[in-house]
Amino acid sequence: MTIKIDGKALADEIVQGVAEKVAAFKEKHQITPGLAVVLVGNDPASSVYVRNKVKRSEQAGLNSIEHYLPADVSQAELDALVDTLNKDDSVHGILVQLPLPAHLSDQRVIEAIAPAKDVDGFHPVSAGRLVTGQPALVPCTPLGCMIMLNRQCADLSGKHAVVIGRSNIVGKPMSSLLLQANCTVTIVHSRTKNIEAICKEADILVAAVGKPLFVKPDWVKEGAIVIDVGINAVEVDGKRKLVGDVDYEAIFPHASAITPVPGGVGPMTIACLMQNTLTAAEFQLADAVAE
Ligand SMILES: NC(=O)C1=CN([C@@H]2O[C@H](COP(=O)(O)OP(=O)(O)OC[C@H]3O[C@@H](n4cnc5c(N)ncnc54)[C@H](OP(=O)(O)O)[C@@H]3O)[C@@H](O)[C@H]2O)C=CC1
Ligand SMILES: Nc1nc(=O)c2c([nH]1)NC[C@@H]1CN(c3ccc(C(=O)N[C@@H](CCC(=O)O)C(=O)O)cc3)C=[N+]21
Repeated sequence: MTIKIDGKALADEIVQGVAEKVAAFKEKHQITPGLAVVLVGNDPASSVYVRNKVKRSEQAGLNSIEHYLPADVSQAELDALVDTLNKDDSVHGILVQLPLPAHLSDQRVIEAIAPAKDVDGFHPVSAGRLVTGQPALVPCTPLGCMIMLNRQCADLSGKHAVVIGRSNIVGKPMSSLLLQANCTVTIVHSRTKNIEAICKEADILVAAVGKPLFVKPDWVKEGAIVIDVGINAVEVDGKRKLVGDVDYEAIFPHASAITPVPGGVGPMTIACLMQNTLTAAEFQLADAVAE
């Protein structure tokens, strides 16, 4: 029997756990961890995402601060806001929704965020810490995928994991985490030859491509665990619908466990953002005490 991995239910559980720890943190330090979310422009998909974060922050007992900037904001104005948030002691985590409009630089903003407040884990300092195995703020999506995998599989050691995609946001950090869990990791991308054959070798297949129904049933080994990171909006019978990178219906009978879209990796990403905000607040407090 194939297991449908319920990301929504697991996210509920994680946020509940964060809420308990946040309550203890508040009690002990009289500080409420704060998450600042910056949204440039009014892309409807991003607005949904920001709304979900606000809702989850409330459940977790975190302070959520939203900054909405117009689509034509200058780089200097955005830099100035990030600088203010870096210096604001009530803000423990900063997330600038990406991608930014074309006239702004994603990389410049990522590097402007103080590493201690980098709850996305996208700063080069965070990325470096992750690959070198030091305590780090780990990107939320790969972190959520690992929590699901650990639940599904008692020992990941020696498993062959194939990650489709090599972005700094998903594919690369995902590969680092799988390697740390003693998997044998293969990363495939747009220049890979024989991608189907490589995917078919996978005990664990993680798809982070951004192409609807990219992974076909005959690419999946019987009994593999399939994690679908993709979130693609498509029109079906004139209606907007979210689909992953994996042909879920067709692959379901071949997998031992599989994540749906929606209700899989997406909710786990937000739950991990809550967890990272608490972790960042704890790190910042420990550093302040050490100074
Ligand atoms: N569930 C969640 O919480 C989140 C979901 N997402 C979703 O995950 C997906 C991936 O996101 P992200 O990593 O940011 O996307 P990117 O576009 O940055 O990266 C996509 C990767 O897929 C590879 N790729 C593209 N086409 C092919 C192909 N034909 N064959 C093999 N590989 C290919 C690219 O290869 P190359 O490097 O060679 O170009 C690239 O490495 C998207 O659908 C996004 O919406 C993203 C973040 C969070
Ligand atoms: N700085 C930054 N950090 C990010 O982590 C980041 C980002 N920018 N830009 C966009 C992507 C995408 N992303 C999603 C997270 C959760 C859902 C999510 O909760 N999805 C729900 C459905 C939501 C809906 O109904 O639209 C689900 O899959 O069930 C979706 C997408 C985070 N990203």
